[in-house]
Amino acid sequence: MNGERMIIRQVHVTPVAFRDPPLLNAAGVHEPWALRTIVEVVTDEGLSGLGETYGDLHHLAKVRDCANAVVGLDVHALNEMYARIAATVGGTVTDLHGLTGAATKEKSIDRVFSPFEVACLDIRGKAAGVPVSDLLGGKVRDAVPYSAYLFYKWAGHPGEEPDRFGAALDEAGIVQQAKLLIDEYGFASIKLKGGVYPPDQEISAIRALHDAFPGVPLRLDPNAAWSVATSIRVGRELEGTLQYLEDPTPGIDGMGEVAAAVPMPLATNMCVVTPEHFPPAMAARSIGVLLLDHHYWGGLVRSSQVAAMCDAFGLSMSMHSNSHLGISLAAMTHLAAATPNLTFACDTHTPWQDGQDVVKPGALRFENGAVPVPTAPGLGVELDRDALSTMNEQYKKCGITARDDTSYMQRFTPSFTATRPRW
Ligand SMILES: O=C([O-])C(=O)C[C@H](O)[C@@H](O)C(=O)[O-]
Ligand SMILES: [Mg+2]
Repeated sequence: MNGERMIIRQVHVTPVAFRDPPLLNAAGVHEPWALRTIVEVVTDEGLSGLGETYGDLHHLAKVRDCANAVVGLDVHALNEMYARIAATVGGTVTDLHGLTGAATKEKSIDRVFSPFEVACLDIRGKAAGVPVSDLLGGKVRDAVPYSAYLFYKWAGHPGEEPDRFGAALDEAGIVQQAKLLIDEYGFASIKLKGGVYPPDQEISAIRALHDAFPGVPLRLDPNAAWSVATSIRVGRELEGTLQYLEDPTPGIDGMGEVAAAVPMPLATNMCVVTPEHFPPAMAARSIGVLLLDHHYWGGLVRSSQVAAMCDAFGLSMSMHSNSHLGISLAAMTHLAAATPNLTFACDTHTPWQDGQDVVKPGALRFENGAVPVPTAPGLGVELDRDALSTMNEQYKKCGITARDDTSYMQRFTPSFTATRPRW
């Protein structure tokens, strides 16, 4: 195949749904089904590559439009692909849950481009006989550490049997959940999703985790549920317990005020989510840690460029996650492995998917809280077509077309509002 073009002949776009537990956050609560879109790019040589992205209907429609726009391109022509996708995407798409920051036109393009780019890198890795991490500069670590991602949660979805994780509605429940995830996965860092209960309850939960897991790095992420004053108070009270505090308050300026007054670095996946946010955030000294996410930073190569920007500005790095499947986990692992300055354990929702996947088992596993970087060519994962078709049927039947944690919460607590800041 050396020197030959690899022309995209077909793109298959398949929305899928999988069971998701009732995880609580500042926006509300996760619905019983999480949505994703699986993108499979097929070349004239018969090679195929995989990408995974959000499943919300507005986004899915744009991905479908762009699938037609990329047919005929060479899998190396990513600049041309980006231009075609930019021309096709049209208006901005906003997340209903608002947990990944402001939507901009550029971010919408990056979000749509990402699964196509990942699929092309998968193909290029397969054609060259090398893993995707080699295409990103080569791995600097053999396994990528992830953190135990704790959520306050109900025992089960209303009207259903409790799930195997059980309830976590107070600090004892949170510590028990941490033990379960650490026993099963071996995680060596812990993140608590906050913004659910009044801040003093979440301070108590962090202190309980600190006592139960001495020396284990902890993070708290209330998704901008607190005012500047509350964030400063909480940050000061948690001195000595947190590795970083993630998105305590909305906006670049608010984060800058908090950052100047608390002892720990602030991290974000909300106030710096597209390149145009970098200059004002650096001027306001809003953050010390950027959570990379190739799903909205425009794929793996553009994410590497963001990492270089973080290096230049002296920012540390971690990685953000939404509910996802194995194609995303593989892509995240290759990217993190090939990003030298991504030194904090990454977020993943994998435990909450509890074995459901569209990729065949075996290629991805957790060892001591870390995923060994796949060494097979490309992403190193193989599509399970039966699972894909089952999950596509689930998508058609589940009745959900866009993630909306707030409306789901309001079914059970009509007075709930997702106002940020709330406290
Ligand atoms: O770090 C974050 O902000 C997230 O992971 C956002 C997610 O949407 C998370 O809050 C969730 O799944 O509820
Ligand atoms: Mg966050």
